[in-house]
Amino acid sequence: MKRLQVDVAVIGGGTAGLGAYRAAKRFTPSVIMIEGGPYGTTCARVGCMPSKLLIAAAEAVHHIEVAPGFGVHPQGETRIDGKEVMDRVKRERDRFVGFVLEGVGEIPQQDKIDGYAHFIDDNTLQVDDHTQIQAKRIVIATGSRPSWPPHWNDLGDRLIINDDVFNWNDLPTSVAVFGPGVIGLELGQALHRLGVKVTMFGVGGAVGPLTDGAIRQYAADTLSKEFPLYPDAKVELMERRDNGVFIRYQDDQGQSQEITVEYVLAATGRRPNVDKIGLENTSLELDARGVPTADRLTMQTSVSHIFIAGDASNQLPLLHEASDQARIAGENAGSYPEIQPGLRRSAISVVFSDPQIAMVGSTYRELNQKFSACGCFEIGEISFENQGRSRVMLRNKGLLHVYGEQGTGRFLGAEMIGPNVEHIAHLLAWAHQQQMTISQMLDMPFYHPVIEEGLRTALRDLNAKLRLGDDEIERCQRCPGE
Ligand SMILES: Cc1cc2nc3c(=O)[nH]c(=O)nc-3n(C[C@H](O)[C@H](O)[C@H](O)COP(=O)(O)OP(=O)(O)OC[C@H]3O[C@@H](n4cnc5c(N)ncnc54)[C@H](O)[C@@H]3O)c2cc1C
Ligand SMILES: NC(=O)c1ccc[n+]([C@@H]2O[C@H](COP(=O)([O-])OP(=O)(O)OC[C@H]3O[C@@H](n4cnc5c(N)ncnc54)[C@H](O)[C@@H]3O)[C@@H](O)[C@H]2O)c1
Repeated sequence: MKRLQVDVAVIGGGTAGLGAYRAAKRFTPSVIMIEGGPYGTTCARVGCMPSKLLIAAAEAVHHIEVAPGFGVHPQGETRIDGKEVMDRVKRERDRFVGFVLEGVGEIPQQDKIDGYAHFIDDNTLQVDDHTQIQAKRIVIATGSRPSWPPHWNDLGDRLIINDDVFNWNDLPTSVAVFGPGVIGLELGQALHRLGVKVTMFGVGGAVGPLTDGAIRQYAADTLSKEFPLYPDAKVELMERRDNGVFIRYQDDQGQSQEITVEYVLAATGRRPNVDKIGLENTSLELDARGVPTADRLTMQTSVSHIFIAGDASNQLPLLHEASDQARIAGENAGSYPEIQPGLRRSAISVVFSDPQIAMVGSTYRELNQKFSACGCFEIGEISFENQGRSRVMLRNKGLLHVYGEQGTGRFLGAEMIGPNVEHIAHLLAWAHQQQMTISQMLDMPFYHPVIEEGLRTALRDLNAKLRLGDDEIERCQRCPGE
């Protein structure tokens, strides 16, 4: 057994682990990073990047399909070569992974330990059966993994997760996607557009991360026009057969339907990788899901020298959040016992479906819980169906809600589905972080004709409801973009 003594040990070599390692190194040379799986990060290998590559291929098909709406008629049948599609996805994915591996290669060999770490006590980590590490400070950055109901394991190799999709050499003929959350919507719609027969099943009516009923309903209606989507499915039977997976379910009309699919994609959520790292041997305080509680500004847990970052913290499982949390956790582990609160930005999340779905700041659910008794918040709305630039581009589908506080007139948050709303979400997130009022946002420049003019309409609507602006919103005469 090799024995090491270090100032800082970082468990996990993904986005958060690498970030925490680099941040801690600025304070002490005695930092090691322990990685049990392959380097390359979840984001680059099986997450953000390959999913966007698959979506990009799907968009190429979609552009051809909508071209006749402009009077442009591509000749002949569109042929989708699944092998070429997957080849490009994997080639480009490998390029992104390559950049990460280059960075990992620059880390001194003695700072990297291969193997899975678990706690022996608050200061001791055991890596597989080969190394024991005494660490003055520890950062947990172990990421997350997909989770699904255990009985689905009976489906054997017909049950797949996102990692499997990005290893395909060709596209399958049919997939049942369980979970119309972020991963399910992104992968399911992309596969559908690439010619795979997709049927999507959810529970309880959830669609993406949306909590605003009107936006969620709009999303469900719009997406279910494109492919069979049952947000509140009643699946009666799912079993493995010789030729795939047989599923019997009730459709929206309560009629029994039967399908046989090649694969079942489990996109039913992810769980933090904190259940197999010996937390029971520590004095860490855990929340109801077994995740160490941590201060969101310092990423410090209840044990003052242990920090947590990235998906493992279960705070907001997104890439930019993992980087921010890593910097904070790494710096504080490096400088301990000096602890500084770090910058946590306004919440922003984007689902790369089409139309895109995005959320900014406080969610409708959070605001409703906080303000429902006093009715102190208002909703401004715009439908993108008649919005000028969106119609020009034949992308006029969507609904945006912006939330503002009565009295202060402050912008609180937004939920939306609409054309390229990733950009509107960024504008709104910047405004949210600057704690702007709706009036201040309306003082900002808006070009013409752009989709953001729709946002201006929603902000005016909100300002009027907050009794801070004109009741009547002047539309078409002044600016046809709205
Ligand atoms: C399909 C998909 C698409 C996504 N798309 C987006 C997107 O578009 N935008 C966005 O912001 N986010 C996206 N995400 C989320 C984003 O990928 C994650 O939030 C981010 O990768 C989390 O980084 P992390 O460092 O916490 O975890 P990881 O990168 O998973 O790193 C954790 C590392 O810890 C290692 N490890 C685990 N346990 C141990 C142990 N006991 N000992 C040693 N090592 C261990 C693992 O092997 C792993 O390498 C997506 C995720 C998925 C799955
Ligand atoms: N664009 C992005 O930023 C992006 C993309 C992909 C993933 N991610 C991150 O990864 C995380 C995990 O994504 P995810 O899609 O796995 O989780 P999710 O929580 O977003 O969605 C899971 C969905 O599965 C449903 N579900 C649960 N059990 C089910 C069952 N038995 N049958 C049918 N449906 C069921 C849930 O109701 C929910 O709608 C996200 O929260 C997000 O933070 C981000």
